[in-house]
Amino acid sequence: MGRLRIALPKGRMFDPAVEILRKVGLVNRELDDDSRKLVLPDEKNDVEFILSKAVDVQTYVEHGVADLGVAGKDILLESEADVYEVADLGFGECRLVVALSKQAGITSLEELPLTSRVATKYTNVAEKFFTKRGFQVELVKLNGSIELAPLIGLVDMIVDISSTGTTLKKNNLVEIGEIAKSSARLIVNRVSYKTEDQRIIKIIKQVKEVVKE
Ligand SMILES: Nc1ncnc2c1ncn2[C@@H]1O[C@H](COP(=O)(O)OP(=O)(O)OP(=O)(O)O)[C@@H](O)[C@H]1O
Ligand SMILES: O=P(O)(O)OC[C@H]1O[C@H](OP(=O)(O)OP(=O)(O)O)[C@H](O)[C@@H]1O
Repeated sequence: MGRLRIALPKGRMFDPAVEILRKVGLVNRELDDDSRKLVLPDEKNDVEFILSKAVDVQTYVEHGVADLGVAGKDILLESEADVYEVADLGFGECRLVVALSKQAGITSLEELPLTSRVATKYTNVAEKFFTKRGFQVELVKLNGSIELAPLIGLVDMIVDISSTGTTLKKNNLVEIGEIAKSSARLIVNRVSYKTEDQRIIKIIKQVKEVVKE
C-alpha cells in the first residue's frame, strides 16, 4: 500500500480539519497553512498532506492525486465533482442563500421578477436553482465580496454564503431564500476507496467517531 495523500483546504477550514485528523492519529507533526510549503509529509503515519485552495480540494481528489480531502458542501455542489462524500465533519457550517437589497422591498422568491441579474461565485448552483423555478437569470461571476455587487448596481441580487448573517446585515441586504446548507465534508477518491479500502474505511470510521463526540 502506497503513502496516503490527503488534500487539506488552506484558510478558515484548515485548523478544524487538522484537529480532527490529529484526533484520529493521522497527524503527528506541526501543520501550518501559512508556511508557504504545500506538501507536508508525515512519515511516521505514512501520510502526505497537500495544502490547496479550499475551492480546489475536490479537483485533486477527483483526479486521484489525493486519496482523501476536506471540502465544503457548497463547493461540492458547485463543482459536481465525482468523489465519495463520506462524512459530515460538523464545522464550516453556513448556508447558500439568495439575498438582495432591503430597498428592493422583496421578501420572498415568489415576488422576484422573472428576469434578473445575479452575482455569485456559485454560478452552477445558482443557474440550476433559478432555472428549476422558472426564472431567467443573467449570472455575473465574482470571486469574493459578492455583497458589494447589488450595493453599487452591478446586479439585482446575489447567491452567496451566509453564516452569522453579519455581512448581509452590514450591507443592507436581506435573505429571501435558502438554496442549501453547507458544512465541511470528508471526501474520498473513488478508486482509492476501492483499492486502499481497509485503511480508508478505518479512517472514515474513526473520523465519524471523533465528529460525533
Ligand atoms: N462565513 C463563513 N462561515 C462558515 N463557513 C464558511 C464561511 N464562509 C465560507 N465558509 C465555508 O468555508 C469554505 C472555505 O472558505 P474560505 O473563505 O476559507 O475559502 P475561499 O472562499 O476560497 O476564500 P479565499 O478566496 O479567501 O481563500 C467555504 O467553501 C465554505 O464551505
Ligand atoms: O454571515 P457571515 O458570518 O457574515 O459570513 C458570510 C461571509 O463569509 C464569507 O466571506 P469571506 O469572509 O470568505 O470573504 P469573501 O467574500 O472574500 O469570500 C461569505 O462569502 C460571506 O461574505
